[in-house]
Amino acid sequence: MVEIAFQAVTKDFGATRAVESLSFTMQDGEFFALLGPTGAGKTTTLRLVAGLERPDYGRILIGGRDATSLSPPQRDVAFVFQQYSLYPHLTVFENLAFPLKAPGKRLSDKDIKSRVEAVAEKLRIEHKLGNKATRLSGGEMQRVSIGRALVREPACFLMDEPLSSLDAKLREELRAELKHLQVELGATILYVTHDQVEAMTLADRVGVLIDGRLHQIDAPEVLYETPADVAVAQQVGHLPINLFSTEALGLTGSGIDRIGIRPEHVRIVPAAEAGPDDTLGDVVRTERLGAEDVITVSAGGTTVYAAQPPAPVGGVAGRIAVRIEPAFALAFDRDGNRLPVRTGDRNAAAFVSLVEAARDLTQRLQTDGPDGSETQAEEVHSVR
Ligand SMILES: Nc1ncnc2c1ncn2[C@@H]1O[C@H](COP(=O)(O)OP(=O)(O)OP(=O)(O)O)[C@@H](O)[C@H]1O
Repeated sequence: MVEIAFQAVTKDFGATRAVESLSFTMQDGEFFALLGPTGAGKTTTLRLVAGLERPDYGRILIGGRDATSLSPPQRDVAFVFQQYSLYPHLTVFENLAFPLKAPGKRLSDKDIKSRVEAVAEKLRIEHKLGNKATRLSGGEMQRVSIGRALVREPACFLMDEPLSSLDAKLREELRAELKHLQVELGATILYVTHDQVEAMTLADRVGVLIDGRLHQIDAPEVLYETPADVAVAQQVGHLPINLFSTEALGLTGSGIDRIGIRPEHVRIVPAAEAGPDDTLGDVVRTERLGAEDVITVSAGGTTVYAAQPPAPVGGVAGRIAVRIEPAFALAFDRDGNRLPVRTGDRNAAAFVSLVEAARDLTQRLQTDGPDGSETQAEEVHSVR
């Protein structure tokens, strides 16, 4: 396995800039996920590493060697696609053996057999080796696709949303197996996904790619707790973050343009137990997502999302109080960049102003605006 380095890589398709000045290094043995919305440039980045696209500017180094002008076979990387690309007329064994029979591989039949069997065992498809590829379930087909990459023992794996065509349960199962395999093999994997759960659970580090630009590269927990900007805050987290505009609330002077509060940092308490900093509101909807309830609340003319452990009977409903935990609030400036305010950094003036802004926010939510109209907080949610 090897290290892969991007040095100021830019790729245009006509007038479209697919990726812009990408610079990052994947360590040997690292699971690196590129997370981003559709059209962000994720597949283009993979294709650039594979040699299926050439950059307009910049260089790509594979194992310290400039690979920018190497052909795909010279790069020794293996691609796993979203749609399993198996040969339907061949058996599972033949599909797995296929990459080993390429000219230049020169492996004996015995070596091919032992490699195929070892990979099939790792992927738990050894009992399917004699089956035709078409007579497999979706999960098994994707296992064979991954197996075809594994048998080659490449320098690095490139995976383009390999689990997205599977149903939720299978996806979860194969996700855990893939992580286990990667650790066992010490494989270097560049993994592309728009699914933040996949990125956050699989990767050692995640690069958030939006509109062709890398906004942040960090370990999953760092991305979650200290996103570089609003766009990253919106990409990570399994529920959309609450974003409130301070200007709309008339909270000027703090330098904070928006306050971000994750739904799990908003608590719902019975209206009768409302404290002085709490906001009264009405439950619009409760969704049970297995381990938690997501509660949509209308409070003071805006919508607030809260997540909490499921209520024992039925859902939360009616008049309630919203309690925002200011210590977990994120502050963003006019350009959307997160202000360097750390939770727990209690002496910093910026933290104090953040807490005050968040407190003011909750108070404002309780009252009408200065002109008698209801206060409007900016809503930047994509409601599920
Ligand atoms: N061959 C091409 N010709 C023209 N434009 C292209 C080509 N390939 C990609 N693009 C454009 O480049 C941008 C990035 O595309 P890319 O496929 O890399 O995004 P993505 O993040 O992988 O998206 P998705 O998640 O939808 O697959 C898009 O605007 C896309 O339309």
